[in-house]
Formats: sequence, C-alpha cells, structure tokens
Amino acid sequence: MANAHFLAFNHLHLHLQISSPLVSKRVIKRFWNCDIEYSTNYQRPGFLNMKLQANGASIPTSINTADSQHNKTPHVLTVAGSDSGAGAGIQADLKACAARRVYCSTVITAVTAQNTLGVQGVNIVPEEFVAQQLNSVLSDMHVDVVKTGMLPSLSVVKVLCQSLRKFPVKALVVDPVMISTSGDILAGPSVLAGFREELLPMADIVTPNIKEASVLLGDVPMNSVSDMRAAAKLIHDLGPRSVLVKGGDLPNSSDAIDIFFDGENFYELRSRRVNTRNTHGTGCTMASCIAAELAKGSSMLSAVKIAKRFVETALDYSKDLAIGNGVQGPFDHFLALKNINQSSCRSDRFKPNDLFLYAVTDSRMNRKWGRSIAEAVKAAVEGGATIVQLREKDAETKDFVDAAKVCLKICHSYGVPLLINDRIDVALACDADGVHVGQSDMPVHLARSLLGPEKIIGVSCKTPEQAQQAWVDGADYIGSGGVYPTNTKENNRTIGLGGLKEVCKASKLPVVAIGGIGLSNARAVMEIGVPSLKGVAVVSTLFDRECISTETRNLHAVISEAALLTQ
Ligand SMILES: Nc1ncnc2c1ncn2[C@@H]1O[C@H](COP(=O)(O)OP(=O)(O)O)[C@@H](O)[C@H]1O
Ligand SMILES: Cc1ncc(COP(=O)(O)O)c(N)n1
Ligand SMILES: [Mg+2]
Repeated sequence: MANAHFLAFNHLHLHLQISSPLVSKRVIKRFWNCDIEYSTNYQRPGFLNMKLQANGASIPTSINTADSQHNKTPHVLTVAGSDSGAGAGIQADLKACAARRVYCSTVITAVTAQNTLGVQGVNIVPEEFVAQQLNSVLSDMHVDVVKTGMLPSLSVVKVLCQSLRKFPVKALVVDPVMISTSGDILAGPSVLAGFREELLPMADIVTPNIKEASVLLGDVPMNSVSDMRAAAKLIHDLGPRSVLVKGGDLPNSSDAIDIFFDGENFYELRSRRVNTRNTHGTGCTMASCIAAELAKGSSMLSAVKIAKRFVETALDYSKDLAIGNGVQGPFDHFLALKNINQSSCRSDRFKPNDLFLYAVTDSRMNRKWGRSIAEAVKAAVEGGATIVQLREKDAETKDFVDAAKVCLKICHSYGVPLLINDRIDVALACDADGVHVGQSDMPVHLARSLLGPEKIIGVSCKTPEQAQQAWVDGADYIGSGGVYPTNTKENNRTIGLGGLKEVCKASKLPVVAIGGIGLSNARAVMEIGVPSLKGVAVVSTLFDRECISTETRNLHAVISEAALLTQ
C-alpha cells in the first residue's frame, strides 16, 4: 500500500475503503496531515478496488498495483519441513501447488526422517540459514502468498516474521504444525509464544487441527463441533484475520467437518469422511491449496472451500493406494497413480511399425452385419491388425465409452494399441492409447496438452505442409489419403499415389496410407518406396465383409509380401 501518493488533498480527513473479501480489518495510517483509512485486498491479483471519501464526496477508485513482470505466474512460498516419506511437509506443498497450477518455492526449516510409521528423526536447519533461504527467494522472486508449516523453533518464527516485514506479501497462511498425526513433536512449546505474539497477528488465515487448536489455547478440551466453534473464536482473538479449525481427527464424527470463522460469520464446512488410512499430509495440503487459490485471486472463503473439495477428492481417489507398512499412508495429489497398473498398460510406447495393418471401425458396417464394435475389433486383432482406431461418428457418448473400455481390454490382450477418432473426451474417459484427429478436429498441440506426453496422436494430412505442421505440433504419426476413391468418407479429395508419395517424402513422422485400399491395390501402395510409409489403414476391406479375421489375415499376407520385396 505504498500507493497512497495520489492523495494530494492536504489537511483533509480521508476515508479510504477498499472493498475487501479477504481483510476485514481497517488499517489506519497518517500521511502528512491526512488520516487515511483503508483496508487492503485484491479481488483480482494486483488490483485494489477502493472508495475514496473526502468531504462527503465518494470516489470509487481502482489502483493497479501490478507490476507487469510480476503479475503473471501465481506464486506460493512454503516455509516448512521436509518429509522423507513425501506425504506431508514441503513435499505435500509442492505437489498441492503443482496440482492447483501455482508455482511453489520452498524454504526448508527442518529435515525429518519420516515414513508411514511415524517420525524417526528431526534435523533442524540453523535459523541463519532459514533467513538466508528466505532472503534468496523474497529478494528476487515475486511471491504472492507465504504458507508456513513446521517452524521448529522460536528463533525460526522470529526470523520469518522479520522477513515478512521486510518483504510484505499479499497473504499469509499459517498452518500451526506442532504434533504430527503419528503423535511426534514437530515444534516444541517454546514456539507457542512466537505463534501467539508475532506470527498469528500477521496471518490472513490460521489452520489448526483439533490438537493444535487445543494447544494454542492452553490445552482446552476439543471433542465436538461446538468446541471447534468456540476455539475458532478464541484463536481469532489472537489476531489472525480468519481461522479454520480442521476436524479431520474429530472423534466419533461420520463427516469431515471444519469450522471457518472470518471474524464475523461462522461457516460449518462439511464433507463425507473418506474411509482410508491414506490421510498423511491432509493438513499441509489443505493449507497449500488455500495459499494457491489465494495466489490466483480467490476470496478466502472460496479458497477454503476449493481446498476442502480438493482434499476430499484426492483422498477418495487414493483410498486404496498401498504405500508403506505403517498406519498412515500418503495420498495422490495428481489423481493418476492408481491407473498406472502394469497389467493394463502396454509395455512400449508407440512404434512406427504399429501402423503396419491399421484397422478403422465403422458403426454403419457393424450394424449392417449385426455385430458389436467389440466383436468386430476382436476379429480384426485375431486376424493380425497391428493397431485399431474406433471411428464411431454416430454413437451415443455413454455407449461409445463402454464399448471403448471393452475394446481396450481386447486390444491390450494382444499387445495392440487402441486409438479413438476425434473424441479426446472418450479417449481420456477410457484411458485409450491415443487419438486420431482430422485437420478440422481438435488441433494437435491442444490434444497433446490434454492427453499428456505418453499418448499416441495421429493426424490426417493431405499435403507436405500439413505433414510438416504435424511434426511441429507434436504428433506421432500421420495418416495420408484418400489414396483411392472411397465411400467411407464423403467429399474426400483423392490425392492418389503421387500425392501420397509427396507427403511421405516431406514427413519426418511415420505415415500410414488410407482411402480405398484393399487386397487388389495394397501392394501398389506399399511399393511407392518411401521409407516413412509404414503401413495401410483400412475400413471396408475388413469390416464390410462376412469374416473380418479372414480378410485381415489375407491383407496381412499381401502387405507382408510387398514389404519384403521393397526392403
Ligand atoms: N478421512 C477424511 N475424509 C475426508 N476429509 C478428511 C479426512 N481426514 C481429514 N480430512 C480433511 O482434511 C483436511 C485436513 O484436516 P486434518 O486431517 O484435521 O488436519 P491435519 O492433517 O493438520 O491433522 C480437513 O479439511 C479435513 O476435514
Ligand atoms: C515435515 C512435516 N510437516 C508437517 C507434518 C504434519 O502432517 P500430518 O499432520 O499429516 O502428520 C509432518 N508430519 N511432517
Ligand atoms: Mg491429517
């Protein structure tokens, strides 16, 4: 708030009221002969919306405090201890911030030897070195929000408060970590004075669990939601702008209930209690997630609600993870670990030769011959298809996802990748191996950011320019055609063998030829003699036939012979 320089009115009583979702307190400062009353906060990062009142007039004002260089990446600094088991502490904070898409820097206050059984050792970082880390980060990087976790000594608390006075930030989230859930002491009673007298009055929110709330208030009993409410009010009296008393460890409670108090109103935040042993690090994650949302510009209440929903979702997803042998395991912030199950995963990523005999399904043909998608796919892989693409233009989404899951199992049992045509959402929902997109479907670079680095992305290209672009955009292969006229795709320009050859020559990616290819012309296609051409893709040649597996075997024989001859 060094921005009061625009106040040129001398000898006036100025009343500045800045609309404030975060800060309810008003800070009064004296500049020259003016009394300026204001409260700070931002609705959007970098903007202060305020009302300036002078001599009965009221002027709404918005000050842009952003300095353009600094306003781009939301940034949380966590000041906390390291947990070698990586469920709590600095490691949880980094994961929570990354999952909430906020940059996180780290000042380490202690290194703990810790696992799912408990804390085996603590090594405190000397306070001068904590100060040095704080100075390194805060003097160089623009930090939006500071979040504190394990502060192992009074001197570390003091060093932190000094740094915060020297480098003010937009919000301070204090998780008053004192005792781990395993019962181990992470900060001794000497720290309490530092919390009460110095740190809490600077905090925008403090987030004790029930044990910590009890300790902060001199060991008051904490057995019920009404005890939590009373504690929230008393802790608020210690100076923080808001308080969240977390009830994860409340005895005999079928729901997970937290009490949020902003100095005026109480909010009882309730979620179902997830039945799991994997709750190590919930408190650290909660505080980091609140900090991350504040850094992005949320109001405090909304940040707390998002954080609670995030923890609940992550616990539910991770309820069966088996990491460590102790009573309390870590959870998965990225909701991704349990799908990495070796049996359902293909051992290799994409290989160009997977394109050799590429089967593309067609729902009309399956209807005509009275078969399900899964039956058609099974017959094609039995006959030797080396990759399958589900191209279901008129399927209902739910039916498509269900069928894709079944097809994925079938394909994987043969070591064959399964791709989905066009529908990134369906590919994500069934965890298919990848997608094939056309020039007017989802752009390849966006498909890549949605699907991640390991999925296969193919794109249809008719020209050398499109082939070059596919490479730049991060595709894995291109499909080029129609080589011959076809009924499967309306208004599809035929590029002929000449066009295919041009594309193959220009392509740094492997190519599969498509369009009107069958037993009679597959050999001519394979014989164009450009090394990037790896195979042929077919629809009617396999699926508009009585016996799919026989047709697949026959086509396999033809292209194998052609491949041998062109080697
Ligand atoms: N089993 C659970 N199911 C759902 N939410 C939980 C569970 N355990 C804890 N939480 C939530 O996780 C957050 C952290 O709370 P808590 O575990 O009490 O803190 P701490 O980890 O500091 O002891 C709170 O929002 C709490 O309600
Ligand atoms: C380094 C460190 N920081 C914080 C906690 C608290 O986490 P929890 O309350 O889930 O045990 C911890 N166990 N270790
Ligand atoms: Mg916990």
